[in-house]
Amino acid sequence: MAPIFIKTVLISESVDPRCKTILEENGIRVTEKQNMKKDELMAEIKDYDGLVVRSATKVTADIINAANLKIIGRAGTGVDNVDVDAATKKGVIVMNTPSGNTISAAELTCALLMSLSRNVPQAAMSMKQGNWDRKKFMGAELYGKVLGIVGLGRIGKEVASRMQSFGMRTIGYDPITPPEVTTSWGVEQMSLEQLWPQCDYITVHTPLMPSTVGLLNDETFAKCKKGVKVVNCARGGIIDEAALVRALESGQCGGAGLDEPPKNRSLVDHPNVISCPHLGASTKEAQARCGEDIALQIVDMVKGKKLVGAVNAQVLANTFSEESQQLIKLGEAVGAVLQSCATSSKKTLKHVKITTQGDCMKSSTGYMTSSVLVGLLNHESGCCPNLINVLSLAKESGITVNQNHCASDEAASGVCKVEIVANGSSYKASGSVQGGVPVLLELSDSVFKQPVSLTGNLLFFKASASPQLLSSVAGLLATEGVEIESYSAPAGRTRDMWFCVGVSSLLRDLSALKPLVQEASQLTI
Ligand SMILES: NC(=O)C1=CN([C@@H]2O[C@H](COP(=O)(O)OP(=O)(O)OC[C@H]3O[C@@H](n4cnc5c(N)ncnc54)[C@H](O)[C@@H]3O)[C@@H](O)[C@H]2O)C=CC1
Ligand SMILES: O=C(O)C(=O)COP(=O)(O)O
Repeated sequence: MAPIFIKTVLISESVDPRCKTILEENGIRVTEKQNMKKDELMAEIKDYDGLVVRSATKVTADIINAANLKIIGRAGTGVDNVDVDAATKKGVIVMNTPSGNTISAAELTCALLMSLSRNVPQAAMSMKQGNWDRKKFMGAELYGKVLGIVGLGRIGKEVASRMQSFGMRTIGYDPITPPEVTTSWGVEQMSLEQLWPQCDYITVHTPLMPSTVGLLNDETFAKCKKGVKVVNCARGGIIDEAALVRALESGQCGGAGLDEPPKNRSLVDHPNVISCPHLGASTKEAQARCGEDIALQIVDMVKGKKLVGAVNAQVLANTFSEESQQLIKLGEAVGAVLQSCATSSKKTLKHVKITTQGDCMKSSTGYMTSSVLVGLLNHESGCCPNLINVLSLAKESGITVNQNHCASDEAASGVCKVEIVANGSSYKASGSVQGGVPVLLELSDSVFKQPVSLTGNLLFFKASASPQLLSSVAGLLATEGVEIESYSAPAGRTRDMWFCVGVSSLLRDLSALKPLVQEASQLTI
């Protein structure tokens, strides 16, 4: 992966001290500042490459856009407090530590299920008030009861195995985890329609997203057994609060355990509700893991070792080898050459087609597409493309992108072919990596006799081959104080061929070449 430089990190919440220590041991300056208001954070964030948060910091689009962050690290699981779309658009990596607090969140869920079955918090409170009320707190065994688990990911799985040890039957639903996988952990999957009426207890373990908002609502509560008890240690909103109040009042819901502060205060005050101030991950062990994990993941990424936990940068996953870095440079350089050819005549890019060839390019198609687009869009005003945001930037600019891979082993080292259409004109280029160096093999049907090394100052021009061409161009460049350092001519002698010269510096004004050539472009790679 191309190096990502992180020199400064702001930790805006209470994160385990190991996080700061690990980052500092690896040469990153760390500032810890908690409880900042939005305005304070917006002012402060400007100075940092990285931000580490838990769930309290709302990393909104305006905070992201006020900063020059390269990474937002979430020492925890849910990233719903981060505007991931805005971060992606800005090319900022969002990273979480998805398994650091799994056990703690699962244990709290089990604690709430047990508390709901035996009224432990209410009974303890009553004792503190000097009462001895055994009748009021009559409970029910968990043994033999049915637990419905909605969301069978990491936490759902851990809850299942723990509650099975109490003799509960565990059923569940998850649109992604396959039923045969959950069967192997003793969870029978079924549709939600089948699940609701069977459950004595329901616990939700999904992320908060449009499809999970209000999963439990008036309609679904009505499908449940009367007196069903529900637990939400995921996010507020998955159980619709107003519907929960109504279900508690009617007795349709027999009790709720909530680990998110309800917006509706009457839920906190309700005698059958046990609410916690978001304690799922608040254990020494979970915090130690999450703090350490996020720091180590950032350090590994900065050192170009591996990328773990990135939620919006899958494209970077295969970019850690020396070979992939060379291919990324190739893609960016080919894109930049085409961009300079097309924009020399002020053309607007409309279509891009990228074809990778050869077995060694097979796993690189994703990042090759993005790196070509980075090269193509790099000079667009107001646009800072990188591998993370470039696809969305291209989409926003109305550019259609096609990518495909063709297994042909015509070129053992792999070839990247790119065709762009700008204002109806088409430009094509193909390149490959030779001896560790990105080279251009072909530009719009001109196949270079010697591949053009894609580095330094390059001047491309389209002209008809003639014995005087090079000397005339050299003479003109010399009058501008520019020396020719290399020369690549196309094979064949048809009209309108592309030539390339490596030059000591770029021409101040390309139009100086006008008398000699039909088109010209120049760039520094
Ligand atoms: N209370 C706390 O302190 C903590 C809360 N959490 C919350 O718990 C959530 C789950 O965490 P993990 O289990 O680690 O995540 P996970 O990603 O391992 O599992 C989530 C599961 O939900 C499933 N899912 C998605 N949409 C669904 C739908 N419409 N219906 C049913 N299932 C659906 C996914 O397929 C996935 O298997 C997190 O998103 C976070 O919000 C996580 C850690 C601590
Ligand atoms: O990891 C999660 O998703 C959590 O909800 C934990 O949040 P916290 O780190 O305790 O603010």
